[in-house]
Formats: sequence, structure tokens, C-alpha cells
Amino acid sequence: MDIFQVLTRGANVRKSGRLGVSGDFSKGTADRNVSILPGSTRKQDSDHQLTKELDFFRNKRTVQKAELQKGEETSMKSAPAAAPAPASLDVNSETLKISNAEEAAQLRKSYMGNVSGEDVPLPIGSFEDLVTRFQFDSRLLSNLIESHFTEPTPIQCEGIPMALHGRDVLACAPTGSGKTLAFVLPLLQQVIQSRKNEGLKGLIISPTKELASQIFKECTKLGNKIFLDKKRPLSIALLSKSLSAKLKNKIVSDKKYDIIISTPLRLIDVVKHEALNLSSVKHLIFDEADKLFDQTFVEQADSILASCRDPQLRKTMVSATVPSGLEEIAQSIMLDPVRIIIGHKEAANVNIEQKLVFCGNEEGKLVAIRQLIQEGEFKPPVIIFLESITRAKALFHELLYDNLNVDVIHAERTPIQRDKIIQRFKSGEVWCLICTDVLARGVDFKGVNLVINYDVPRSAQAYVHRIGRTGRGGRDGKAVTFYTKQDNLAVKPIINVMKQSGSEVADWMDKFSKMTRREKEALKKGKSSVERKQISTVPQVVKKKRRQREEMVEASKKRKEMED
Ligand SMILES: Nc1ncnc2c1ncn2[C@@H]1O[C@H](COP(=O)(O)OP(=O)(O)OP(=O)(O)O)[C@@H](O)[C@H]1O
Repeated sequence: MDIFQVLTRGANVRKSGRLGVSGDFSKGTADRNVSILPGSTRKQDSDHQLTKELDFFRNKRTVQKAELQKGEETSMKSAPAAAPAPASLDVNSETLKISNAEEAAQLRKSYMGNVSGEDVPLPIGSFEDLVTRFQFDSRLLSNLIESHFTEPTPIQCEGIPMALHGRDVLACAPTGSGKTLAFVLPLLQQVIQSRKNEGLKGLIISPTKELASQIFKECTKLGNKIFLDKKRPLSIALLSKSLSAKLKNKIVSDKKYDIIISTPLRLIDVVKHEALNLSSVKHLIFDEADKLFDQTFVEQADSILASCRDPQLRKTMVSATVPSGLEEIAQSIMLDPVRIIIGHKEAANVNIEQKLVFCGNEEGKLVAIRQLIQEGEFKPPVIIFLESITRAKALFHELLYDNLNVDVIHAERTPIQRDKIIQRFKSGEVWCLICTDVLARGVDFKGVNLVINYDVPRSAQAYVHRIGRTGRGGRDGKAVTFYTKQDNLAVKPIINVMKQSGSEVADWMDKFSKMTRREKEALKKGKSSVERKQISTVPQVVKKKRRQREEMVEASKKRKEMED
């Protein structure tokens, strides 16, 4: 296969393709993708330019070329005037080569990339650079092409060379903009390059099992059929319950694996049993880093860091939201890091049309959801987020009653059940997935049309990640957030995110949500949670019968799983 020819092909596709990528978006759930409702509240004229620049998948190269040709007259008004395109930068070439700081600055400007640090390496302009600049493994490149990745997204243009130069990286880019590939690809190359069989080299930490399993799949797809020497294939593992048992019982040796992907607790458990030695790890990646270093996980993240004792350990932190606390942590644990911010820090993906719906009270939310259905706005696949397991279950029953093709995922469901539901949702069997925040981060369902926040998320970050389950990989998406009188406090950060990403917020909603000083303090202290009334329009006696039936079905499913 002529790698150069194939890598260049991607740019050609971008020229005419709606999505600007030749990805496999036409497969799976994508087939059911239908256009979202008219009357967008997002694209106001004044925000058009901003939106265009942040629409990475669709416009990166178009914007970039236009800017280079026009001396960037049309780009960000506030930015300093740019120098004309340097003679060495062939703007008519389909594969862009970045060979000096000036060209790098222009490229960064085209996708609003802010990259800082000492002696920052140049970004890549195309995947061709992987061959010319980094002598990439040819099998890895073939796998990249077979995965239909032909042109890097901005976070990949920046993240890949930084990692390949061995730098610690703190990276922030919008949801669905290709952060996974940005850290998986250089990791694979570095592990392949090192070749030596010296134990575990790469470790990727994710806050949820679902996300860990997704990253594992992406890694194995790209690492397929790669041999480190004639006999030994590159070995990548998901630290599942069964693998952890095998390691603990010495049925398999930890030396066998080159890369492991895990959630924090499971990893720590295996390390504590001395069944996995992390001292040989050279590359440690925290995906959804702000979550992994928040109150819930920080001790575990620290413990993992302490167990990775190689003095040359390279650290990467990635998320769509990087609060200042994480920046401080990054500065304290990283050596000479490169900080990459694509677009606005903590902003929603601009492909998502966002809407707030005031429902008055809890009953009003059920009315609002039924209204969305009646008015044809409820276009599957749909994900609905609620704040607790009890509420997720309750809404599930309500919507079942409406004969909707729904299922529900929360922490009480077994991993096998969760996997099955996700597969059924991906294949289109389930149209509407009700869930708690367990699926709010990282999970990549390509064709989701609508995200409904049935309950207001408790922070701007949670909101950005939840709605980021739609509008991925260059697609459009829509997000609707229900709120009631009780949510006055919690809705304010969401309004800020909406405004920042160019969504319209009605004046009265904005005024209604203005906070007093006391409220602001309460929000800072995390006291914004509200007591909500139960979700239901169904009489108690009917509910009781339904619950009994559900318990019987659950018990039989569990029995069947145990028999399997
Ligand atoms: N260079 C590329 N060309 C085409 N498609 C890509 C490219 N890179 C990534 N994608 C696709 O874009 C989608 C989103 O990527 P990914 O899951 O890595 O997003 P993310 O930035 O990690 O999002 P989140 O913040 O929600 O975790 C995936 O379906 C992925 O396959």
C-alpha cells in the first residue's frame, strides 16, 4: 500500500465531504441520523465566525487555507494581524507541511489552538508528517488508514508530536474532537519503537469501565497485527475483573502486557496484591483527567502516580474541561509540560444546538418530554441524563408506559447488562437510553441526535460532558436541558456555557437565574442539590405490580448470566 497516497487522499475527501472527514460515520447508528429541528438557537450571526473556527472536523482545512490566502483578514477580529503566508507553505497542497514557527502559528490560529510551554515542538499538518518526521511504524500507519482516519484533528495535530517528543502534556479540546487518537497513537508508536520486552510500558486510566473498554477497542484496532519482534505481538489489555483475578492468581504474568487500560480502583487493587508492577511504566495517561483528580478519585490517582516509579515517566492529562485546580496539579506533578488548549477551555462543542426549557415543576418535565415526542423533536437515538439511579429507573418506567423503545443504564446494573444495553443502543435496537452520569464522559456513540438533561447537571463541566455525547466527530447534535423553579442556582453555570458557545438564552431565563451572593457561595460549597419530587403519573397499585414484574425479570436475567 502506498501510504503517502492514501494519507493524501483524506484531504481530498475533506474538500467535498459534508463532515470533512472520511471517517466511518455512515455506518451503524449513523444510518439513522436525521436532521435536527429547524429554528436553531445556536448560530447567531455575530457568533458565526467563532463557530466556524471551532467546527474542527468540517472547516479546519477550509478555514486554514482561506486565512493563509487572505492574510487572515477574516479570522478572529481581536487577534493581531498575521503575516502573509510564508513562501515555504504551499497552501494549494492538499497535505499541509508545517516546517517553522510562523507556519505553526498560522495553523494554530486557524483552529484557535493555544499551545504553551518551553521549547514547544511544531504541530503536524497531516498524518504524512508521521512518516517524514517521526518514522512511524508502517503497520501502525496501515491500521490508521484502515480505521479511516486520514487527516488529523487539531488536538491530534498538537498532541501527537508533543508526545512523540517525550513531553508531558496537559490537553484540553472539545468533546468528540478526537482526543483518544491524540494520545493512543503516539503511545503505540513509542511502545513499538522501544521494542524491548521489559514489562508494562503504557498505562491508560479512565474513570469508568465503559470508557476504559472503548479506549481498549480503539487501541487494539490500531495495534492490530503488530509484532514487537518476530514472535511477540504487541500486547494490549483491558484490566477486567477476570484479568485481575488471573494476575492475582499468577495464572498470567504481568510481564506479558505492553499497555494496560484500567479504571483506578481495579488497578490499585491488583497493584496492592503485588500482581502488577508499575515500575517499568514509561507512559502514564489520565483520560478525563479533571474527573480523575477530583475529590472522588484524587487519592487513587495519587496512589497510581506513586506506583509508577520510572524517573523518565511521561505523563499526559486529557479532558474537554480543565479547571484551574487541574492546571495546578499538572504543574506540580509534570516536568516541563506542554499545555494545549483547543478552542475555549471548558466550552461546549459548537456542533451542538443547546436549549433550556423551563418546566415549572417536576410534573412539568414529564409533560415537556411528551411534548418533545409529539412535536417530533424526539429523534432517536436519544440519551436522557438524570441525577440518581432511583430517578433514572422511575423515568424508565414512565417511558416504557408510553411504549417507547427505551433502556436504562446505571451503576446498579451488572457490567454484562451495561455492555449489552450499549450494544443494543449502538445497533439501533434501543432508541432511547436513560442513564446517570455513568455515561456522561468519553463514551462515543456516533449518531446520537439528542441529549436531554432531565435533571440539571450540577456543574458546567458535567453539562459540557453530558451534552458532548451528541455532536461528535463533526456531526450536528441537539441538547435540551429541563429545569424547574428549584434549579435557579444550578442553571446559572449552564447559561454561561451556552452563551460562551453562541447559544441564545432568553432574557427572562437569564434574569430568572441571576444569583444572590449567598446563592453563589452555596454553589461554590456544592450545596446546590435540591430535593426533587418523585417522577410519576402512574397510580401506586400499578407501580407496585410493575416493580414486582421488573424484579422478576431482573432476577431471571441474573440467573441466566450466572448459568452462562
Ligand atoms: N482524525 C480523525 N478523522 C476522523 N474521525 C476521527 C478522527 N479522530 C477521531 N475521530 C472520531 O471522532 C469521534 C470522537 O473521538 P473521541 O471519542 O476521541 O473524542 P474525544 O475528544 O475523546 O471526546 P470526549 O471528550 O467526549 O471523550 C470518534 O468516533 C473517532 O473515531
